[in-house]
This record gives sequence, C-alpha cells and structure tokens, in this order.
Amino acid sequence: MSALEPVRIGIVSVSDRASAGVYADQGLPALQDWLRRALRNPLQFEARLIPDERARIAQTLIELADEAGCALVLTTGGTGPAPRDVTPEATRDVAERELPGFGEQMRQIGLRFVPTAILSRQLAVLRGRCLIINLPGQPKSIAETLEGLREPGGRVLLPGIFAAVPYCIDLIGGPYLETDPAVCAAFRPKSAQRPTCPPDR
Ligand SMILES: Nc1ncnc2c1ncn2[C@@H]1O[C@H](COP(=O)(O)OP(=O)(O)OP(=O)(O)O)[C@@H](O)[C@H]1O
Ligand SMILES: Nc1nc2c(c(=O)[nH]1)N[C@H]1C(S)=C(S)[C@@H](COP(=O)(O)O)O[C@H]1N2
Repeated sequence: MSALEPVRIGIVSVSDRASAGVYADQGLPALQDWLRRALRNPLQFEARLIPDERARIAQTLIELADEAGCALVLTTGGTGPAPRDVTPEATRDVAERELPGFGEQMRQIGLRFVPTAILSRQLAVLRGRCLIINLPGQPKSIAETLEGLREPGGRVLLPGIFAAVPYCIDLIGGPYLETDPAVCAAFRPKSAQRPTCPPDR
C-alpha cells in the first residue's frame, strides 16, 4: 500500500470584471471547494485571477504547467462567443495535444442545465505532464461540469468529466489521484488500480 501523493493543481479564473475588482471572484473559491471535496490526496493550489487577454492566459498556463509543475490546471471563464472570450484560443496556443472528448462531454452535461451550454467552446489539452481543462465562467457551472448530474436520490444520471481525470493523469505520468466516490467516482481499468492508504492514517 502506498500513501497518497501530494498533488499540485493550477486554478485560473479568467474574468475582466473580477480581476479588476468590479465584482468578487467566485471562480477560484468554487474550484478549490469542489476539488477539496472530491480529492483525497493532499492538495497544493496555484491560484491565478487574470483578465481575458490571450497572451496573459497562455503565459499563465505555461508557467503553471512548466515551472510550477502542476499535474492539472482548471480554468474558468472566457469560453463563450463574445469578442473578449479567448480562453480556448490561449489554451490551444500552449497545447501539445488535444483531448476532444472532454469538450464533447462538457457540453453534453451543460445542456442538461442550460440551453446556452452549446455556446461554450471549452476544451481540454495536454502540455507535457499537465492536463489543462477549460470550464465556463458561471461559478455554478464548475461543480455541474466536474460532477455531472444526479437524480435526487444521488444516483448518477450523467457522469461529470472529472471521472476520467485521474486515469488521464496516470497515463501522462502524473501522481495517482484518488477521489471520494460520494462526490465523483473516478473510473480506471482494473489493471490501473492501486491500493492506497486511507488519508486519515
Ligand atoms: N470569476 C467570476 N466570479 C463571479 N462571477 C462570475 C465570474 N466569471 C463570470 N461570472 C458570472 O458569470 C457570468 C457569465 O460569465 P462570463 O465569463 O461570460 O463573464 P463575462 O460576461 O465575460 O464577464 P467577465 O469576464 O468580466 O467576468 C458573468 O456575467 C458573471 O455574472
Ligand atoms: N454547466 C454549465 N455550462 C454552461 C453554463 C452553465 O451555467 N452551466 N453557462 C453557459 C453559458 S450561458 C455560456 S455563454 C457559455 C460560455 O461561458 P463563459 O464565456 O463564461 O466561459 O458557457 C455555457 N456553459
């Protein structure tokens, strides 16, 4: 049995108004809250609040992936069709490979909550040993997208995208992530499952 490894996660809120102080940023707290509930590993966050500027977003993603050593970076905001929504372009600027399945599933989930989910151009990419995923800016969309949809009794109707994140990070050589199945049941093939020590020991 191995102890759960610490994981460094980049969280990036892309918002002109929140970064200028027009309103309080709710993106970073929502990301942190959800990740703390979902993951059992010790977590270290690298948090950034930045405006909707393509070069600034790209530079932040490079810094988090290459210098800070984040295994995962989640962005929120700037995925829509408005002229200043450029997060997907900045993400593609730094991408080595794209994982189109994430965007497909994220829009499917979003459509169960709002018809305008079709407007989000959100995507996921790989850069070295880092998985970068774009989430929409609406703070409630963060938990919706990561966790998916349940019926009132708790049964999962549509799995959130986070179910596939731990195995993806295994495959790119990152730390072994363990989730709380009550929040998000991660899927791994049996051959990839490892026994780990419970976190409270
Ligand atoms: N970081 C944030 N904190 C709090 N609320 C946000 C944040 N980002 C977005 N929202 C809310 O979600 C709505 C849709 O998000 P969207 O990313 O389209 O914002 P926007 O209209 O481009 O403005 P901005 O970039 O200035 O946040 C916003 O109008 C705002 O009400
Ligand atoms: N799950 C979910 N997805 C969602 C939403 C939402 O509320 N929940 N909002 C949508 C809306 S209204 C827009 S315009 C697009 C793009 O949002 P962004 O520009 O804030 O990233 O995300 C969409 N995706």
